[in-house]
Parts: sequence; structure tokens; C-alpha cells
Amino acid sequence: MENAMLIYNPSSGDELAGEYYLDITEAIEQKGYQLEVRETEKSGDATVFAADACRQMFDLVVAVGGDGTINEVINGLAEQRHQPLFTFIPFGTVNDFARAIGMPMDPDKAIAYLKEADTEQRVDIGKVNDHYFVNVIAVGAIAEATYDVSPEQKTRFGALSYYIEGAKKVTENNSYPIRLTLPHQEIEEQAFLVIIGMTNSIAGFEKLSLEAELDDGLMHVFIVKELKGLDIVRIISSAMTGTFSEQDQVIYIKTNYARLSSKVKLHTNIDGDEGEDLPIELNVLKKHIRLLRCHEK
Ligand SMILES: Nc1ncnc2c1ncn2[C@@H]1O[C@H](COP(=O)(O)OP(=O)(O)OP(=O)(O)O)[C@@H](O)[C@H]1O
Repeated sequence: MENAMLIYNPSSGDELAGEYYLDITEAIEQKGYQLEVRETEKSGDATVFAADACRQMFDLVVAVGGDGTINEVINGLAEQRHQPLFTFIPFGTVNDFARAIGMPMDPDKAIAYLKEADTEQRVDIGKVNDHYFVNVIAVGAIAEATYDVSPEQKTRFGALSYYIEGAKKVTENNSYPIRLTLPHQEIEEQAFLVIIGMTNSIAGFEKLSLEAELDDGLMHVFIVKELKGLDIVRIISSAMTGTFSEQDQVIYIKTNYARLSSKVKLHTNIDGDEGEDLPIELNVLKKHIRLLRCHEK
């Protein structure tokens, strides 16, 4: 019998995950797996558990949580000799990775998706210094804003608190000097925001990075230049309508390597959580994760 490890974050999605615990474990067992459950208690646990699953030759790892939990699990699975299949049930506020693979956000529907999932797709992940990411890195005004959101605010208001803090930063119209070093090019800009996306879903915007594929071996880098007046409205609406990369204020680059630095101290936001400060070195690990998913329709 094949075995599966369920890595379960009971705090995710405002603790909603608990209500679906039995349905999730039943769904995995019905797929024919012998199940071991590991419950996270704190930051970093999911990475340790996922690395254990690799060492113990598990066949499948199922993460239950938000993008933060998925990021931690991927950090445990990356660059291990044996790598189990990976899938998840999303319980976060944004759930970019679920959006990217077309997994429903509704827990019942996501569990139905898990039951039907029978296809292995090898998907890319990004490497940022010595860590890994699956969705997005943001640097600049929005990333600085997330530092101003307290955990209490985040729990109470969810994504809204980010948007409120983000909107404050937008009106302050902050921009930062950045240098992006690519294999054959160097770009210096005064940037409002730099976004490095692995998939088409970035912070819940599913049309921002339309060209991105899960297995294209590329990072999709958007440098949003300094914004003035109505530029901001235009940029936000272009992110919703699929014309973001065509805007005059946006530089769009596809690459498998980049280095991002700044003369000033800048934070990063990696897959929705605080990451390390610049400089960062970025690489793509192509088709690195064995994702278990449903057939694309
Ligand atoms: N038992 C626990 N109690 C409280 N926090 C936990 C527990 N287990 C893990 N965590 C924290 O939860 C974080 C991940 O949360 P995750 O992102 O998955 O859910 P979320 O915050 O609901 O979603 P989102 O990131 O989309 O807002 C981990 O980095 C860790 O710090």
C-alpha cells in the first residue's frame, strides 16, 4: 500500500480547516493511501515534516493550509533525493497556487478535486538565495506595506488589511532605486514595485501574468516604474484586465536567472510572507515538483 503524509496547519483560513479535517483524511484514504498526519504548531514545522516525508520515502504529501504552508512544504521537498507526489487543499486568504492550477477555493469542491486528481505534472519552482518559492516575490511599495500589517490585523481583516496598507503606500507614491541583473542585461530603475511571478496568479490577480505557465522554466518579472497621478488607477485596472505587461510604466522580462539589489534597505515578500532583504539571487528549478492534479480541461 502506498503511503501519504498529510501536513495540516490547523490555524489556516481562520481555523476553518478543522471543520474539513475528517473529509480530507477520508478522501486521501479512499485514494488508497495509508495516511500519517502531521499537525503544524509554528513556522518552519511544515518544512521539517515534508523533508521527513522525503527521507521516509512517502509516496504522497498533501498540504492543508494557505500559500504560506504550501511554501513551507515545498521548501522541505525541494532538492531531496526522493520526492513524493505533492498536492494540497487551500485554506488561505489569497491561494495563488490553487488559482494557478485551477483548484477550487471552496473546501468541499477542493476535496472533490483531490479525489479526482490522477495526473502528475512536473512544475517549476523558484530558488531565492537558499530558499524556494512557488508563487511570487514582491519588492517595493506593496512589500514594504506588508511589514506594517500586524498579525492581529491580518487575522481579523485577512487580505483586506494588506490592501488597505497597500493603498496607503500607493497614495504616498513611494518608489525605490533597484538594479536587476540578468544574464545579458542590467536594468537600473526607480521602481514602485518589482514582482517576480512563477505562475499566472499573483496576489489573487489571475490576469496579471497571462503568459506564465507552470512548467515554462521561467520567472516573469515586472518592474513597475515610478507612478504619478492617474497612472495608479490605470495600472490597477490593467492588472485586472490582462494588459498589465503592455503598460508604459511596466517593464516585463522573462528569465531563468536574475539578481535584484538596491542601494537602500528593501524587504521582500515571498509567497505572501516576509522574506529576506535585498540583495536576492533568483533561479528557476524547472519541472522540479511532482504535482498531483486533475487533468486540464
Ligand atoms: N498550529 C499553528 N498555530 C498558529 N500558527 C501556525 C500553526 N502552524 C503553523 N502556523 C503558522 O501559519 C503560517 C502559514 O499560514 P498559511 O499561510 O498557511 O495560512 P493563512 O495565514 O491562513 O493563509 P494566507 O497566507 O493566505 O493568509 C506558518 O508560517 C506558521 O507561522
